[in-house]
Amino acid sequence: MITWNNLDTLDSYKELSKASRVNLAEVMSGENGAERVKNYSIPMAEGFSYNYAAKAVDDDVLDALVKLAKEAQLAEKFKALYNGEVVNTGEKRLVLHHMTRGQLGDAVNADGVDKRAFYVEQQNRIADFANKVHAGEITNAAGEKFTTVVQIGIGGSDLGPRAMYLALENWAKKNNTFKMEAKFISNVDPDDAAAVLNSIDVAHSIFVLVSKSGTTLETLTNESFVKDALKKAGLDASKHMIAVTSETSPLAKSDDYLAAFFMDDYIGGRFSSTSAVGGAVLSLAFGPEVFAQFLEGAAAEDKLSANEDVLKNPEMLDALIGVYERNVLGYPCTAVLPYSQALNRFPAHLQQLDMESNGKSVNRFGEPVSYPTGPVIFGEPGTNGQHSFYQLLHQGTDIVPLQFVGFKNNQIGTDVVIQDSTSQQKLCANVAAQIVAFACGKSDENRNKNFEGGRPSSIIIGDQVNPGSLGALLAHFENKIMFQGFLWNVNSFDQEGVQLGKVLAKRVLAHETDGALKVFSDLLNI
Ligand SMILES: O=P(O)(O)OC[C@H]1O[C@](O)(CO)[C@@H](O)[C@@H]1O
Repeated sequence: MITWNNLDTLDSYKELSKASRVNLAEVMSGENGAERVKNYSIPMAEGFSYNYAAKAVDDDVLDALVKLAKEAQLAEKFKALYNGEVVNTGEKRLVLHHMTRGQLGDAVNADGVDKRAFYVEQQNRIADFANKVHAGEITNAAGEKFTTVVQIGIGGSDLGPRAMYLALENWAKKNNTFKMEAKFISNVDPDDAAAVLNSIDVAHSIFVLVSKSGTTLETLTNESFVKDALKKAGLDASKHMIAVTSETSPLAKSDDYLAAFFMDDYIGGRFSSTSAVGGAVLSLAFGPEVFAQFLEGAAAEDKLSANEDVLKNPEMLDALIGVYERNVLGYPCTAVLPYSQALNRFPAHLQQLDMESNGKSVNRFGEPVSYPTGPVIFGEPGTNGQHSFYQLLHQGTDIVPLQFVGFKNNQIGTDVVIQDSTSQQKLCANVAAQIVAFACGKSDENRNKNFEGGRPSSIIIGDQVNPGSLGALLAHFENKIMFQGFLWNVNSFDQEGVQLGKVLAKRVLAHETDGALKVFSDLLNI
């Protein structure tokens, strides 16, 4: 029997709050630190490991976290979710994104269909379509091959697929699976669409309109913007566009598209990278086999997330440590710092994934909670971030927990030895150095040069960013965020907080404004 209780009502949470604080600088120094790095590590899928040696936890804190996981029924709640319970209470929906990449539990029937079969069917339809485009069986009106794919979408219909595309672009080129260049139009700023359109040959481009709801202002505006450009180029837009949407959306049955592929209401936009939303652009860009490998990596990590043993479940432990940092230690932010240029836009995707999911002030029953929930998430790839905001991370007045991601190998393989080390070695040396610098600090009589240390971090270490590892990494963060939502007792799968601004913007455009809204409208010349 599952019970959904607020975090602060749980006995194990009260016990956790009383656990003695760990002196991170002390425990990470010398031989003790070396032992921690060896022991505080959990294997993940695709050759990754999650290392939490530099987090401010010890065996007592970990014991308390294990008890918290049990009392909060994290494993049972995940099981209920993947077995098709209505976990998205706000919208009264199932939450099935795991099913786009595997079947973790029971078959789930909804809307009269087996949902796993539905997602696989969409993947197969996309694969077939992509193969025909690559083979020149689906072409433009002149019978010429499409060379570029342009995704039009915003939020979850943009950030995840864009981050995944960028992560695999160089890998695919190196591994001869690069089929088509992809571009993305998201912002309603006309300069976004115009710049993309100026950079491509529209006659050889296929546009993927992605909108789960089929009603998003920015996306529909950009669709019209693109159609206008196609018309001006003398092209039939319906021969250049496909749609990815839910079967119930206004786009689903339109003749405006060459083909339509479907997700459904049980896949949240920000959790849709492994559905048709990511599937269409990634299969067109890299081929369906690459997309399938990406799904396999995610499915393998999902399996680990289902493990009841917290110390063998990287996502559950990561979530628990995050809640300890947020609610007991009182840290307001978390930075995600991938030491990989391929993961350039991964933090941007995680910003939506995490903050749109857990940025809530009421629990899943709509009652206010009296404790902090989701932290502010931000990040940049290393080493670039080091030369930007790391000053605050090292010496600022707030402690910001850090999530590093590092890889032993790069993607392209070109590297040069300069002053006895390769660039890849320099990259990896920096991430190792940062972890220890943050944790241990360095005392200096000059206070300006003093580093307190005690700044916690974890690192996920992998071999290389490739389709499988990228899938596993994505699933890690999706599942961590889900477990944190369970702990905070919030509904991580709705996003009512984005509605008010949309309603007011519509009023501005309809000139139905007064007060401050009217003055701002005038100032902005609307
Ligand atoms: O895919 P859609 O329905 O166009 O929505 C796009 C995005 O807009 C949001 O609803 C936020 O406004 C996100 O949750 C979603 O990912």
